[in-house]
Amino acid sequence: MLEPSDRDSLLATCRRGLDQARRSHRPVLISWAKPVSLADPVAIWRRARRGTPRSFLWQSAWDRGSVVAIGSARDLRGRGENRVTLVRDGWQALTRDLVAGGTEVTELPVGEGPLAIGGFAFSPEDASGKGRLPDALVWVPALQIRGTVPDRAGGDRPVPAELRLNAVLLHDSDPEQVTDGLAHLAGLCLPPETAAGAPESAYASQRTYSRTELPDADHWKGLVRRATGRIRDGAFEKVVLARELRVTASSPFDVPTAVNRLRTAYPDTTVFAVDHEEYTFLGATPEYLVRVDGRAVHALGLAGTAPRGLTPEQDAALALELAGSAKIQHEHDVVVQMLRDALRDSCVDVASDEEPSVVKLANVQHLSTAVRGELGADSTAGILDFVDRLHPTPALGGHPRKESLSWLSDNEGLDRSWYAGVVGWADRSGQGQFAVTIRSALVDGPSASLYAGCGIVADSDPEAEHAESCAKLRPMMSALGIE
Ligand SMILES: C=C(O[C@@H]1C=C(C(=O)O)C=C[C@H]1O)C(=O)O
Repeated sequence: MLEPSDRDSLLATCRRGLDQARRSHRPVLISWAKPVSLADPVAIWRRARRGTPRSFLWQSAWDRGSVVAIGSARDLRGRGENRVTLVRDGWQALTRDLVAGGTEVTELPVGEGPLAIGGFAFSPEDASGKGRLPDALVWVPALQIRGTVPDRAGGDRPVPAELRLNAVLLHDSDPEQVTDGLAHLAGLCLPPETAAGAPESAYASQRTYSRTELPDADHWKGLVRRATGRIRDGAFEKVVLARELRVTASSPFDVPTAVNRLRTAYPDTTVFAVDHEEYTFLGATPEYLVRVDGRAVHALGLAGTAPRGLTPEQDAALALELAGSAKIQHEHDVVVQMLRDALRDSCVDVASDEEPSVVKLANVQHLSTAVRGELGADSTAGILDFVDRLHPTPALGGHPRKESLSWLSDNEGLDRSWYAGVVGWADRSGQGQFAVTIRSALVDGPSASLYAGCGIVADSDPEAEHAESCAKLRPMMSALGIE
């Protein structure tokens, strides 16, 4: 609940917003902040998401930052090829005359003030008109709570966080009504629950499932063969071929429980969930597309996969093989080179690790190369400009981009929807984080679409690629309780 003095301060901010909207004849974004303590972002999200068709959860592996967002103050629209720049323009226009109130918290990880959160489907054509998630869904949340992810070793001691309430005031808005609506949302979230998560639902063990592979295994392996043939013909160098596992269960999936399982089993990944009407898109990704922190721009080349070994010796041997394979090195280099080139447009001092490192997750290990740059002195590029330029990288699409994507749209036969897209957030100064949405699923009540893809190069082996895709499906399968 908000204290009476908080309510007065919020109301005063709304009134200032109204005055400004009347003077400027434009919608005005108000954003009011208050320090709070945060025990567990997932526990808050689990409770508050029930009251709204739109919510967002983010727990970053990269800086331990968390975001919980409930409701929408305003949607930022974008469709088609220019969806990212349309969203960026809408966001810039909306924040130009921001009216701020309350007390902001300055010691948060990267980012400040109200956020634009959400994501983009893999391709602008993919999701449009198919009745699932739109090709761009980015919004300014009515309520956001940002903090660091509490340290489990510290016994879930609450950490400092910022509660922020956002609204758009029009010339005829009623500030009392806006204040009441926001205070109600704050009541759904405060005081934060201290429990690390509600108990898991008991029905999971009694659930039955039917599964469909899209396409079936033989057909998919045939597609791998077809892709390697085209690559040998010189049509392109690499393509990332994906497949879908569609599962229908006898009862609805428990999404917050899935999120809790993901963050426990995959602690080095960024866990995200987007609720939009009846859909939830969630996942635990090891890959960021881009992060902007002050003037520093970070991108990640993550491509090249090996299984985990059953013993430490076998695991180390597989890692060595991964790092020493010329085929995988090529698959990886294509990604790193593209990232470096794309950053050079607006950054100086673009650099990357000399040698890729091996990143180990519970299910697979990957080759990883971090790429960094510093925004040039006169660059005005922000995170959404980098999203626009970088997505999709050859880690999710292919190389060269045009030829590989065109082959994919003719051959893959999949609605990737938000799989292999991006999810994240931007602040108004252009800082933020966007993750690549792999190891993810789209859930609609008792139905779930799980996705996995593999980078295919000239000498890829269909059997090995299929096995790799199975390993990549595992995190979401166990999180959703599909065994
Ligand atoms: C496409 C996926 O993963 C991508 C493909 C990889 C590969 O081919 O080695 C590795 C990491 C990711 O960039 C996926 O998990 O679905």
